[in-house]
Amino acid sequence: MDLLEYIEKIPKAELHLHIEGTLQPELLLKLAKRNNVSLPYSSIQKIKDAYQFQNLQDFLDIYYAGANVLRTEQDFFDLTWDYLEDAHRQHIIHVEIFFDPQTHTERGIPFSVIISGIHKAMERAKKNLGINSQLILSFLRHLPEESAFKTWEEAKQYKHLFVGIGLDSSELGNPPKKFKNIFAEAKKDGMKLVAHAGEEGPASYVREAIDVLNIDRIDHGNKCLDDENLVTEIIKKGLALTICPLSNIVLKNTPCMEEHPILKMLEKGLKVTVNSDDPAYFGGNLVKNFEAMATNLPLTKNHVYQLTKNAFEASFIDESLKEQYLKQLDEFHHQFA
Ligand code: HPA
Ligand SMILES: [Zn+2]
Repeated sequence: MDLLEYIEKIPKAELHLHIEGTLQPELLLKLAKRNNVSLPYSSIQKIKDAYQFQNLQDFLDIYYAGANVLRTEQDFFDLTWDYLEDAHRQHIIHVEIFFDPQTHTERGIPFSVIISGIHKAMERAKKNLGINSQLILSFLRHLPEESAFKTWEEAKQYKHLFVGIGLDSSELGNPPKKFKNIFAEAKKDGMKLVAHAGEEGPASYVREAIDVLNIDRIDHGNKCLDDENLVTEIIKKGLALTICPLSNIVLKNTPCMEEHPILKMLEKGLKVTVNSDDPAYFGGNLVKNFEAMATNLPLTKNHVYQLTKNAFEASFIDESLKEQYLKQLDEFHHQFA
């Protein structure tokens, strides 16, 4: 089995995936029509042409505009189901999905509509495709902490449907400490904690997410490399990082894939994983991320195995299921390495 086939077929976990970022241009147009929402684009090509970003904010502006076509439970179901079908084609067997409720509740969409549509698709994927999935409720960091508290008050009645909370959106100027109280509150409510940190923001934001928010896993975290002591601490604590290679290139946080530090991070002993972030906007799904690494970096099957193993180990799955998945992964590797 060659490297590309190994990449495609290895049983995978994805830990950093925004469901709103899986909205493919085809579904965007379909939902705009279905809900009578006018779009500034008349064709799939025009949409794709608009996906040129200089930084995170450029992307976020288009991502929130796209999310405006999501109105009904069926829309959220279709969005999630589309992703889960693609995940199945990629041999993803476990995924932890971010959703941004404030992006929708701020437009008047009830929380119940969002969560029901997404959850029904996840249930169907479990039954029909054998995909295990969990939800992480992500707060928008450009909004005040009070808005996160208001959202949490409403979300709590559904807390059996998610495993943790996260923090995303515009990083610069919105440091982790802004959300200290809501993270402490969610922890008391039994949530796992993750936060985007060190994507565009400095290494000090990564440190703050660890020390002030007490996160269980770091989303992105690339900028930790600017602080050797921080790298040592992250390794010592065994905190995993969800790295998103294509996202880093498209948002210009890394100049090109040949210069992506992911393998260097792995060699240093950081527990790094590979993820697609917003696959509809950043040029491809999880398999495409691995393929881009295979084309531009000295990637081996052993690297792919280690990165995948890290993802299962860093996942929030129950220990017994985790062991089962790790065994499945080991069997695959021993057979096809
Ligand atoms: O990559 C991201 N970074 C920050 N916020 C986001 N919201 C969706 N994707 C992202
Ligand atoms: Zn992200």
